[in-house]
Amino acid sequence: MFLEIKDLKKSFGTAENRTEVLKGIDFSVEKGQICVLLGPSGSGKSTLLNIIGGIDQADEGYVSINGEKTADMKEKRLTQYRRRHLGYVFQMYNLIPNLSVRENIEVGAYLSDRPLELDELLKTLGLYEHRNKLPNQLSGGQQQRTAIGRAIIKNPDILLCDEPTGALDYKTSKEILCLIEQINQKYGNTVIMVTHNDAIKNMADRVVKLRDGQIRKNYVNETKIAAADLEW
Ligand SMILES: Nc1ncnc2c1ncn2[C@@H]1O[C@H](COP(=O)(O)OP(=O)(O)OP(=O)(O)O)[C@@H](O)[C@H]1O
Repeated sequence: MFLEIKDLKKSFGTAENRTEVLKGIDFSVEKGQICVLLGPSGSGKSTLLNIIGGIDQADEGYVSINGEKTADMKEKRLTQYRRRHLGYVFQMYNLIPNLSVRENIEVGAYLSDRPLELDELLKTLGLYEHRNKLPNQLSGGQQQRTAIGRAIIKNPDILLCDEPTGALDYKTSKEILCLIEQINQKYGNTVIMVTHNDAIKNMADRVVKLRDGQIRKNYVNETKIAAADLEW
């Protein structure tokens, strides 16, 4: 299995303020699949994503990528892992305001020794004609496309998306989901997408539902549909 998460536990705080946020999470994702992670606010989705992303550490259990446990990686190897193998897309786009679309995406390319070709990616993203604009000259959807470009240009094995459509309207959300699907099909990156939106599970290969730090559902979606056909 490409990405394996085994008996993952995580608490925050100490003594009487201690909260167990992840209470033993187990699931796996195959290479090139889209996994949608659902759950109510506070169920532990972002904490789980941060541990997969090597930003935070589990108290118990492990995350393993291609048979290598992230907890066993030394600091240098972990930095390499984050840089080469992971792309991160957030709800807020976090673009650099005084850099153009092209330059914001190029920032991601410097982190890789096998970046994608920039002009071709700009065209895939539908941003080629906007490439010289600054973020404040773009719509929310265009800003999120730029953020996806920055994450994807290094051609990461895994694209982690934390509420990528959280700040967008219906039509733009669907465009962004279509783009994530297109990128997954074109470049073969495994996608882990956290969302509150239950409808998005229908475009996933695997669906994982969390509640109170535990897995409530974990199944292969046999009736996957195209992002363009999602409705909510
Ligand atoms: N660094 C931290 N220190 C203390 N508590 C934290 C920390 N990070 C998260 N928590 C707590 O862990 C719980 C789960 O948070 P998390 O952000 O993982 O949930 P979530 O499912 O992503 O929620 P949301 O959908 O609202 O983003 C929450 O109760 C939160 O307050």
